[in-house]
Amino acid sequence: MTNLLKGVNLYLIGMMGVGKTTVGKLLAQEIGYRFVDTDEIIVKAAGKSINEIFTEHSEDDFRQLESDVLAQVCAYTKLIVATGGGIVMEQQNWGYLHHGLVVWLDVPIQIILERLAEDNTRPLLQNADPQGKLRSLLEQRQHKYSQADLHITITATETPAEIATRILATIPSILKKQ
Ligand SMILES: Nc1ncnc2c1ncn2[C@@H]1O[C@H](COP(=O)(O)OP(=O)(O)O)[C@@H](O)[C@H]1O
Ligand SMILES: O=C(O)C1=C[C@@H](OP(=O)(O)O)[C@@H](O)[C@H](O)C1
Ligand SMILES: [Mg+2]
Repeated sequence: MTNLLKGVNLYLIGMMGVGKTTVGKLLAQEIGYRFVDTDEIIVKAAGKSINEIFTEHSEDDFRQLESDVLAQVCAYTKLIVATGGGIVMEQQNWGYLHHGLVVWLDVPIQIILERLAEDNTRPLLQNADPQGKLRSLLEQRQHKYSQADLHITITATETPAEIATRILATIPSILKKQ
């Protein structure tokens, strides 16, 4: 697979909680790529959590950092890149994402809500109506996510390892198309 991809990066996109970080680590192990997570790089560079960046600065500042990090990451090859769910909204980010193969992990909102019920690290969901917020974000983002090279629809019972295996099995068919 490493050979087949010829060092091309894989970018994982999709809503928060779909498993970009979790599945990304497995994909990297499987094909001998390095794993990077744009959120993790931002947190290290800023010396602040994502919650702190949103509250002490602003979402706009976070989005600027996110675009800067993506631009830097794109200079490297053989990477699995887990992105933050909102990265797709800035059109110029697509210039970077399309340097590699873009994979959309798509999970029903009800499952995301269950997964993130006890999680307080996603500032956009720290409000009285996380379900409504997820619905409106998905509505704004869906047409952007659908620009991905590969759309992976995930069921409630599929494990991260099964999802990683399915992605790797599907990649040869999209490489042929390109
Ligand atoms: N296929 C899966 N099945 C069950 N739980 C999952 C699965 N993928 C991810 N999770 C869990 O969902 C939560 C969010 O996963 P994460 O990888 O952080 O998503 P993202 O990076 O897309 O926001 C974590 O607690 C993770 O363990
Ligand atoms: O969807 C979003 O706008 C966000 C998703 C988060 O990353 P994950 O998608 O990894 O949860 C993180 O970048 C930030 O909280 C904003
Ligand atoms: Mg993540």
